[in-house]
Amino acid sequence: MQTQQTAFLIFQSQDHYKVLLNHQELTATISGRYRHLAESTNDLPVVGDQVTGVIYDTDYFQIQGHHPRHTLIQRHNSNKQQRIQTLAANVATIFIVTSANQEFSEARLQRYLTMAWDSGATPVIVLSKTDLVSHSELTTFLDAIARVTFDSVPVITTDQTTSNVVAAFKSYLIADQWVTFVGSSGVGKSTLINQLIKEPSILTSGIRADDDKGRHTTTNRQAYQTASGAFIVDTPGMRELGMTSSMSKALKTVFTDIETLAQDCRFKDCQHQSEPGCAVRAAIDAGSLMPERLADFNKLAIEADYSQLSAREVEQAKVKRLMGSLKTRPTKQN
Ligand SMILES: Nc1nc2c(ncn2[C@@H]2O[C@H](COP(=O)(O)OP(=O)(O)OP(=O)(O)O)[C@@H](O)[C@H]2O)c(=O)[nH]1
Ligand SMILES: [Zn+2]
Repeated sequence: MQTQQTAFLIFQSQDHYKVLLNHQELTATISGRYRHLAESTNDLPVVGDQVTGVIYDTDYFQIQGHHPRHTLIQRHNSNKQQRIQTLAANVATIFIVTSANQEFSEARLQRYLTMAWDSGATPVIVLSKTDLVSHSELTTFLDAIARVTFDSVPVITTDQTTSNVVAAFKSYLIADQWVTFVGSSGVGKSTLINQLIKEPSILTSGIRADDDKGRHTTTNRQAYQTASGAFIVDTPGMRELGMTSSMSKALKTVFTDIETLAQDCRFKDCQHQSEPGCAVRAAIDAGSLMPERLADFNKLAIEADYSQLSAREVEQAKVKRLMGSLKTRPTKQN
């Protein structure tokens, strides 16, 4: 009998898997027994998993299971049968990249923070392209971030001339630990990843002459290793995440001000609309809570709730909301 070994899953695309075992990249397959079990429980291995298995035919790895996961990044998948898609496991740190220009949006930050907390990973905000703004504009952005996060999320600023990006990220890039970058297109994720990985220039193929946008060379890689031995996961779909129905709890971490106030609402399931004894609305009336905070919160809460509905159900829920029969949040229709 062969001894079982533990490897890192570094690539997954449909039935194709690759693992890293003792610094060696091996093509991997899944044992029939494990597949049978995992398929029925939607628990197939994903990038970042520590998989157990055996080597066969000298340089193949047969995956027979995975270790318990510390974190799990999932996203909503509207057009697939499987509405929730698992993207990566065991990511310790999620770098939320937002650029210091028109792209910056508090609402977007709230959304990414919710996703990060929901996954179990720790968020770190990266304010990129700070070379494009003045010192006072930069201060405004940093103030906005501090306000949104209650000063509880670390911020790294980067600009084109940051000579030592590696030093700025060093404390998060720990050997065998996984990190990832999320954020809108063009905020500079690839540029940063390229500076952090051992072999640069794998991701961006430079600037396109016609539209001035960074373009990617087609690549099959999904995990990159830094010189310090950390893994950066960059799987398709990771860069643009969507709210899922499970995120309501994480939403309360992002909106702790509303959550704290809501504890004093008369009704436990208060939607902070027109219910009597609503402490959240009282705070707005008293001027101690900005109405935008509640609006932002409601927007994401509704998005999370809608995510579990089919396209038809979403339309029905919207009509109902308009008719006022469902004042705030949709409910699942079976
Ligand atoms: N001025 C300035 N430009 C930058 C900086 N970082 C990246 N850029 C430029 O911004 C453009 C987009 O950068 P990318 O790294 O490709 O952005 P991305 O987030 O990976 O975008 P997607 O791959 O579409 O998700 C490129 O033209 C970069 O050269 C920066 O710090 N300052
Ligand atoms: Zn209330």
